[in-house]
Amino acid sequence: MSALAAELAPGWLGSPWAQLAQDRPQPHAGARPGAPTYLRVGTARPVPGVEFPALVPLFGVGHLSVGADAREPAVAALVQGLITRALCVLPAGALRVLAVDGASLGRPFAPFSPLVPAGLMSEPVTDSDGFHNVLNEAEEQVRRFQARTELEPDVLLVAIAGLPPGTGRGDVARLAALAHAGPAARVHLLVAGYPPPSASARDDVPRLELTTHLTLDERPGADGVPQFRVGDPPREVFGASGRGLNSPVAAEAPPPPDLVGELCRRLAAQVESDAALTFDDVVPAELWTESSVSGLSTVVGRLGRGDAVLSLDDATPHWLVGGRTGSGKTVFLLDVLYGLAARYSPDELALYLLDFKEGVSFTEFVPTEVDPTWVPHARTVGVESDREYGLAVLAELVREMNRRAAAMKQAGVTNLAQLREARREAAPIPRILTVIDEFHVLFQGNDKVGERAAALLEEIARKGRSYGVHLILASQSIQGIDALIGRSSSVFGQFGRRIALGGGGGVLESVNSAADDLPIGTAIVNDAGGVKNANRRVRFPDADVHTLSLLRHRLWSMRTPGEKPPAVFVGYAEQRLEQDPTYLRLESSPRRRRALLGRAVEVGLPTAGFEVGVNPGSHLAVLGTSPVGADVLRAVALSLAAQHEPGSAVFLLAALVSSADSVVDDVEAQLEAGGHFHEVLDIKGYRDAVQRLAAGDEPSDPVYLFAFGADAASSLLAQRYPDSRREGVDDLRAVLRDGPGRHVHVFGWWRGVRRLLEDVGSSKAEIGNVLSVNVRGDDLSSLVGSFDLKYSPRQNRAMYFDRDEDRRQLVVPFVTAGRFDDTLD
Ligand SMILES: Nc1ncnc2c1ncn2[C@@H]1O[C@H](COP(=O)(O)OP(=O)(O)OP(=O)(O)O)[C@@H](O)[C@H]1O
Repeated sequence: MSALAAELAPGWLGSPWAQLAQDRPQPHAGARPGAPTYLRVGTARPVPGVEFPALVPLFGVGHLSVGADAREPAVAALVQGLITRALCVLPAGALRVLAVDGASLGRPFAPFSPLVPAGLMSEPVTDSDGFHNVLNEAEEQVRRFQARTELEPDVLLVAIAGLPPGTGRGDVARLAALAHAGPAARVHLLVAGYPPPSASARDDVPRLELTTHLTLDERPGADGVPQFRVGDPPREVFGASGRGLNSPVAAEAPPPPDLVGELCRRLAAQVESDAALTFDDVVPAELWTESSVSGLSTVVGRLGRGDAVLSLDDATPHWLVGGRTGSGKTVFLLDVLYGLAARYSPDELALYLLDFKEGVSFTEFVPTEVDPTWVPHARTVGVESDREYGLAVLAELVREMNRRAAAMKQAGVTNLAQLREARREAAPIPRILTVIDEFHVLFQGNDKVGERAAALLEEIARKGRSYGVHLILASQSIQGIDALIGRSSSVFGQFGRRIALGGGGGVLESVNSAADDLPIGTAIVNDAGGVKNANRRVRFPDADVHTLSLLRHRLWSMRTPGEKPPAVFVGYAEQRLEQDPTYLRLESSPRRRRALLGRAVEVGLPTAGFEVGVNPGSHLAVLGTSPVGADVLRAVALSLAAQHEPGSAVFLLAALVSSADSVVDDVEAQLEAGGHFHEVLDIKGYRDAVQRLAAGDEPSDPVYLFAFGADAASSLLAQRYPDSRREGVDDLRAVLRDGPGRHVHVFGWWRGVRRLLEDVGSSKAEIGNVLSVNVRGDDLSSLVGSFDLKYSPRQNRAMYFDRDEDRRQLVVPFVTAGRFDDTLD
């Protein structure tokens, strides 16, 4: 019998510990995953003085259960012994242990703890929530196997040292189902304390199929060593009686802790070095082969020895990612995004990318001067975005969900898959993934923008899964996330999947410290809202610029010809009139004329401006000390000039302050070159022009009066004319009132609100358009009244007020080169 046992279970499978302790544990020896494997459970002693190893089959065959739980030392030793033998004989990393211990708080698993960070064993769970997660994970492996998405999985050993309190019938039924279906998918059970002692579960406790059952004798053998009875193994019998092995089996001592410790450390080290990861590992050889009908899935790196596959689907529609700065968050997001972009074509996946921090996160997706390629899935990319831009993107997503909802109703279908089927011939309906890096910035300030952002995010988080709209929110700021989780837990309730990189424990439960000292390149993935027992540790590769760029070129070359690049918003970029698509398309005699001011901070950066026509109020006041004020008047002048045949309008340029001189010269030169009527006025000329325009009959052609530094003429306008009782301001007010009807328009840059009010008095209501470059919201209230004016000036931004439509809009003003820093002057 001993000779047979040595053949069936050589070395670490069957030798006693005393013999093995001489060897250094050598992982990798012996068994093949999937093949039948026999393991020693103790020493059979049929009659005094006769003994041989007692072996039972486990991997490749079935399961093992023991009547008593691991509070019995012999049972604890058995659990430890079997795990140790299994770890030693299967290839390094080919075995993962899911540890459950409702009996002794995980003590039998303690010597194996070095396996946990390497992903080879889960942190032991002790309660029924944790147990459910374990069952979920084991069932998931069976499902993947049955769906043929994973044919050669790693061996999964569900090691239960005792069922947790509260284990109910449903749980036991799930265990029984796993016993039935597990072995084919390499899921094996080692269950101590089965059947469970609790009365409720004991009623018709199902038998575990394919299981060798051991019972612990009440009394030890004559030498005091506890003894087991071993039932018949699956599909085999020990003897004709069918009552199991006809011999008591003396329990083994536990494996020596040093041996176990060393084995586990070696395994962990070997697994991590075997699995050196590069970016190429997360990219499939063939691009764009997947369908996103039921969700998005990509390899982000490794989990133990296997691929770490993460999905955005009905079960985990949105992810919350945390990590301190420098923890590799950007790299992780690049792995995910490029991994997805490589698997799904732009018909299957569209990307909306938003970044609120100073940095380069998403520049890899957009064309630059050096590299004109882009990732064809990217629809909008915001780099160093404004919160208002973020809001606009969220609003756009909600609109898209509404469009999809309407389309579903119209097509009479109830889900995205059916809609895609029904609309096969029409434009594709890709899943939309929105990634917001440093999303907490959206909520800073506790103002209207933050409130609205929270409401929109909540709506997307709640309804997104039904319409194929997914969110990945990333943040480095634990406080930010904390505050939010506190404030709007309903939002984060939708984010069951938490991913924590180093220092990103804010996305996990507060008692879950797994992310506190994670090395770079690793992350905790937790699909149970961050609870302690659901941690999985994955490793992700570094994304080097060269490899990324090769992949981007490949993806770009596969795009549909003529496809537009993504709408890019770069927060710090200056905007030039000369590069504005709307400006470039202006016609010389349009039906309506528009004055262009800048680009609105909205999706697609639409050109901001207003109509210049006979409607009352068709004037503009630009406010603030910044010389950007002059630039904006320049943009208005040149955009209007582009909408006139030469000689069909008169441009009056009042150069009233020296800081605007160079801009006035430039405008003059361009009007000259374009053959437009124009005149440059000094301060007196300005007053005369105002007087003339107020008195004049209807001029045949439009007259545009530009006042560069209008406040400089305030005192002069306040004086009476030498030969009349009227003052200049009376005429200015008359022009504001009656001008538009006669095609006379005033575009003035006042450096302060007070001067403007002195100039225009009650005619302030006649100025329909106001652009504040660097005047605070409070100071504007006397001019624009009812608006919510919590606005403080920002570099490279201006706030436009359209008083007719009672609307305000944040814009990036058109400036001349190099003005960036001047906005706040
Ligand atoms: N898997 C990895 N293996 C090796 N190095 C990595 C890995 N992931 C990231 N790094 C390196 O770590 C550094 C920081 O990464 P990354 O820029 O992604 O951090 P971050 O969390 O986005 O930081 P920040 O928020 O400050 O931008 C980079 O130099 C990157 O190359």
